[in-house]
Amino acid sequence: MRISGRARGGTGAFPTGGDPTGERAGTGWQGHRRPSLQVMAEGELPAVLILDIGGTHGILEDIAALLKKHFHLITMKEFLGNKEEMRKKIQSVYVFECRPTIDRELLESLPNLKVIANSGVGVDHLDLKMISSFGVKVTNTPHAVADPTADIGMALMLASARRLVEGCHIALSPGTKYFAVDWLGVEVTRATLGIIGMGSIGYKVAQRARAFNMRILYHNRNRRRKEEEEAVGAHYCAKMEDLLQQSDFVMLVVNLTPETHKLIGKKELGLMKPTATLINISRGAVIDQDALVEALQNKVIRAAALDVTYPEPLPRDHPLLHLNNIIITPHIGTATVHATRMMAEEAIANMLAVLNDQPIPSEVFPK
Ligand SMILES: O=C(O)C(=O)CO
Repeated sequence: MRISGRARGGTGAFPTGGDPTGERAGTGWQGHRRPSLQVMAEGELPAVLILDIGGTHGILEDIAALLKKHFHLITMKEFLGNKEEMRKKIQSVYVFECRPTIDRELLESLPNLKVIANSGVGVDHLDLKMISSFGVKVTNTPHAVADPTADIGMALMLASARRLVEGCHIALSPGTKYFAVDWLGVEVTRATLGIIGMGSIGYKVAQRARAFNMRILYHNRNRRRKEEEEAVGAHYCAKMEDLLQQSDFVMLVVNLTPETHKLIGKKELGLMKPTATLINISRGAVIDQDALVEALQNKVIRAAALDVTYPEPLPRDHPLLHLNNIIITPHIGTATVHATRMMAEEAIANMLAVLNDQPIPSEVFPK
């Protein structure tokens, strides 16, 4: 199994910048640029179509203000209400949250589209080959996401280890009878953390884990440079199995690809210690959820802490929602004011670079 860490593009963790996983591939639009059609009056800002999954968000005003400095914003509602007039103007699509997808029909209706700027690093919701066949580029925001997503990984690990959610319920319900001995947690300090996927986010997790004196193991398609390993005290496991067997906490930080789909199933869960905790900050489909339900029910592993599931959100009757050894958060890896703004800034830089025929800071290529 070949594994690579999430988040392409450089971060402060890797001095060379560029692609820290060294795995960019493909050539995208093969050099055949769409012709730059002059559909705008002089002085008019280029139009960007905003795609988000939930309508108006509190933060959107702030992001809209940033975008408006460079673009004429068109919401999906405006677009659908006046398609004929709008469609030729639109040169960029800004995918506000990293989940709405783009279908062939939308691409066919936007003849002058040049770039789809995803806010977020994961682009598994986009059909890159299909988009590329329209001569449209895709970009992402690897820099903005690395710190907050690593923070969520640590938060989930600590919360699960120390049973924070149960503790919170008890404290919020005065009078609840409880016996501390029934809900003792486990310690993170000096425990062994296995990071699967050592891209920029995985590396940021390792930097944080070092401050907890954790023993750090990692598994990744490409071994990190010696200096990078030494800087965080991480030990490479060429075989994922070795990492699974030794770790007290296993954190998944891989991109979702056909190779990582259901990477963790019954066999892998069976290799983990019965006292171990599985943390997922990558994509839900990296875990075989049926196998996870079984493993949690039968105490094959101690607990799981997930920021991502499949689907999102889980349906009310999903068995994962009815276990007491699990924590689930609603995909909030980048849900901070700062990260949302940074993602917008990164996306704007990407869109402007494409529209101005300049080097693109973070382009994603189809494999
Ligand atoms: O950046 C992404 O792709 C995320 O999912 C953040 O959690």
